[in-house]
Amino acid sequence: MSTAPHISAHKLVKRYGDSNAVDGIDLSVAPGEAFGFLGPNGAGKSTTMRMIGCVSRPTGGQLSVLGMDTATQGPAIRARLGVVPQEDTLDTEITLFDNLVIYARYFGIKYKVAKQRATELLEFVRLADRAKMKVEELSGGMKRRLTIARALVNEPDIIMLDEPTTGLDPQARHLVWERLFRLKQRGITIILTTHYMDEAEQLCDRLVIMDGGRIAAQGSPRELIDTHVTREVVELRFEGQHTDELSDLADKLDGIDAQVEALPDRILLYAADGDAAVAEVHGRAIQPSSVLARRATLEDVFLRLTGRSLVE
Ligand SMILES: Nc1ncnc2c1ncn2[C@@H]1O[C@H](COP(=O)(O)OP(=O)(O)OP(=O)(O)O)[C@@H](O)[C@H]1O
Repeated sequence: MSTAPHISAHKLVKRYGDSNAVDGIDLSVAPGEAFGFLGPNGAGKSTTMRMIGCVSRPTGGQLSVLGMDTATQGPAIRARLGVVPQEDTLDTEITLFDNLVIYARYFGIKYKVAKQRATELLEFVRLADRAKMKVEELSGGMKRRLTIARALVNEPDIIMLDEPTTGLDPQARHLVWERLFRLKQRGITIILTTHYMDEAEQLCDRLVIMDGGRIAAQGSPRELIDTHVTREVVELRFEGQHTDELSDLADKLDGIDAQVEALPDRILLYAADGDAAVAEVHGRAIQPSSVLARRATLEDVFLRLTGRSLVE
């Protein structure tokens, strides 16, 4: 397999009116990689995806997909992409099977081949037993899986998913993740946007954290955590304390051997040695009502980088 990047962006910009939705980003996605865009609403994730999908033209910079320039080779690129949009765009009044066959026909795939692929793909997304049902009878999770099947009808080199599990219940999310793991094993390049840090941690080999159109950090989930926070985080809660009292308390912890972050409902300590940090807290005559040590997540990375929570 070629090692040339499947996606390469250099100083990529998308401007709307007076502001840059995407503000000069650089990134590179290798073949077979699962690559994520993590960030809060309005960070520029979907805008970046639309440019990669050749449905929105960059205002500035370079963007190549599968070695082709998105500015001049959009149709050839789109033929080799599978797209799972944020909103389901399935035809709800026809069967699951017909949805796939009709979509395959848009790509000029012969009817016989289209039917065979539809059968295989319904099997792959675990919907074979519902092939003859109308889409309107499906749950949200099943529709998502069908949309993933639809994105695969043209046997794409890259599958792009915009918030693949937003709005799904935990069980439905796990079923989607499990199918995406299987795709990953098959070697397809996956790019996805999400504002769920657990989704990014589960699925992505590498990711960028976006904020305000820029890349705040990039790396594997583990690298991001190791670089920007400590592996362990201690959460201190104080019953009955208000936000401003918590920030006063956080000020009193100045100088302890930990990075201290005051949130509206708790104080976080990022420390190499959590127990020692808690001892220092007690040493300053501060008594939290609860102390919880937990593993650091990408949410913590985002918080450290931006001072804000991913989920507003
Ligand atoms: N067609 C458009 N016209 C004008 N502004 C736009 C357009 N599309 C996006 N924007 C703006 O660009 C910024 C980035 O939006 P984008 O949808 O890329 O963010 P996102 O990270 O995908 O967020 P979300 O999680 O809400 O999808 C936002 O401020 C948004 O309002």
